[in-house]
Amino acid sequence: MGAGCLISVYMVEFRDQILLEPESKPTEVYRQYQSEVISIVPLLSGGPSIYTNNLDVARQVISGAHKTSFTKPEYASEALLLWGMNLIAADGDIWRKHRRVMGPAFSNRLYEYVWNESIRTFNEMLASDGWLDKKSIDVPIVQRITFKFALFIIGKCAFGLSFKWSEPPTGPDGTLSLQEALRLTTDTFLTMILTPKWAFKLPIERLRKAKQAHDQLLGFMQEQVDERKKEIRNGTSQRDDVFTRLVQANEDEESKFRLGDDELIGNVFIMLFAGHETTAHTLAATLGFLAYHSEIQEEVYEHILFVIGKTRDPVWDDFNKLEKVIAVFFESLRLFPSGHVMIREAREDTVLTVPNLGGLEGTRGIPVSKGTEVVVDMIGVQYNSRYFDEPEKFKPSRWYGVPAESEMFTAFSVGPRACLGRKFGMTESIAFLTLLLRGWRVEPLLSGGETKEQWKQRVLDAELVITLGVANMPIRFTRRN
Ligand code: HEM
Repeated sequence: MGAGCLISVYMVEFRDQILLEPESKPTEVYRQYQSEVISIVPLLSGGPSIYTNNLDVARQVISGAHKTSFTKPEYASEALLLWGMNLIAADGDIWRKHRRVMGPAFSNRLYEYVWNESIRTFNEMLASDGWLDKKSIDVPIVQRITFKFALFIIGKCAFGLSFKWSEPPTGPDGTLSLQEALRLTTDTFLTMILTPKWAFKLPIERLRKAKQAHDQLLGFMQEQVDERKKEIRNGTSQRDDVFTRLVQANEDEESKFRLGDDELIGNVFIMLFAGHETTAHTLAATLGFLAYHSEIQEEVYEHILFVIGKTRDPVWDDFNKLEKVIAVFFESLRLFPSGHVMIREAREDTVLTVPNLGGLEGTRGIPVSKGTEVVVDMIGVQYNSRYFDEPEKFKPSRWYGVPAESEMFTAFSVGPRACLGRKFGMTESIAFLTLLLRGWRVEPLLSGGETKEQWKQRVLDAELVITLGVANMPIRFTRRN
């Protein structure tokens, strides 16, 4: 294995080119140059970055292992420190300390709680939004439902907040409800990170509101840490949310491994960033694919009836049996991997082992100098024909019989730094989809004289915000029987 050369591609803006041009296939650039590792050199400014759609290369850079030569770039981590150090921003020993406390919180007991809250929230949504007495409901932007649902579940099951689907955004005295504070905090996430501190003093309504929501929620969380500690120490804690479990796990640690209150809060807040948009986008994409592929939707419907029948609410024990619901969720996430890039930086001069050019068997080493950015292109990985036959096709059957936690499914990343919230996100999604698909047929909501094909092109197109998702998705829900 000798040191090899690296294909360099000169582009004005690489990510725009692969993601946003409707005609470009996600992995075209790798196919064109017959290489799964490419150096992208921006024409206008900045240094080269190495992009890869190969999982073996990905494993070398994202593992987070003790002796790894790669780390999260400082600029990316710093942006995530708004509420305190946390698992996503941390690296090395600090990451291990955070994972030690965070890991035990994500247990089966939590998932059962997430499952039950998802069922409760779904039923509350039907009752509050007037679905119960309608035969058909047109929803011009289905993301309005999926984002609210995902926010509710994070709010309830991660933060331990209790709120109602129909609650008004502000109280009589003008204070924000916790639900509204959480929504605003999520919506203004980037604003809070990118705006300099002094700008919040300016008379700009959007900034004032963002700050108000952030401060109100932070104040609430600080009170809650003390309350939870007291309950745990007195043995009176009855709560099941992640926040309580974190405080509990932290109390159980020897003092040298304990996290500070700000770190506990930082970890709860980071779940908003990591778990809200990602899950909501994937649910919207799943509904879009099922609306278009009505025959697959019918197959999944029959499967749901087979597993839980027509009347009873699904229980947590049903989760693993609902394998076709899991399969459509997996396949939609594969085609729209909402965590679409994982960025790392070489902390020293090193060598990456990469596949040979032109699809030839074997590997070669390429030198990577200190400071070089390496980007695991998750869209490229998920559309790589090395891993999937007909990668551009929506084919949920490729996942039939694959267990929910299998490493064969890689869109939650792989290795020790893979998504900690994978089962959390899947639990709420499978509960939501199971109830929705059992009760309602999902159809494209066509506009004017639009055909189903035109609808597909209009809405199943990628849109990139922080995470990757489909465009605003118009859906008609028609009651079954
Ligand atoms: C469809 C939904 C989701 C997708 C596609 C997703 C994807 C990912 C990916 C790709 C990573 C690795 C990022 C990197 O290494 O740079 C990650 C990490 C993480 N995710 Fe998720 N995620 C989802 C839902 C969630 C949820 C619901 C939560 C929390 C409740 C969550 C919490 C986390 C955390 C804490 C990490 C950092 C793990 C570590 O570094 O040790 N995620 N996620």
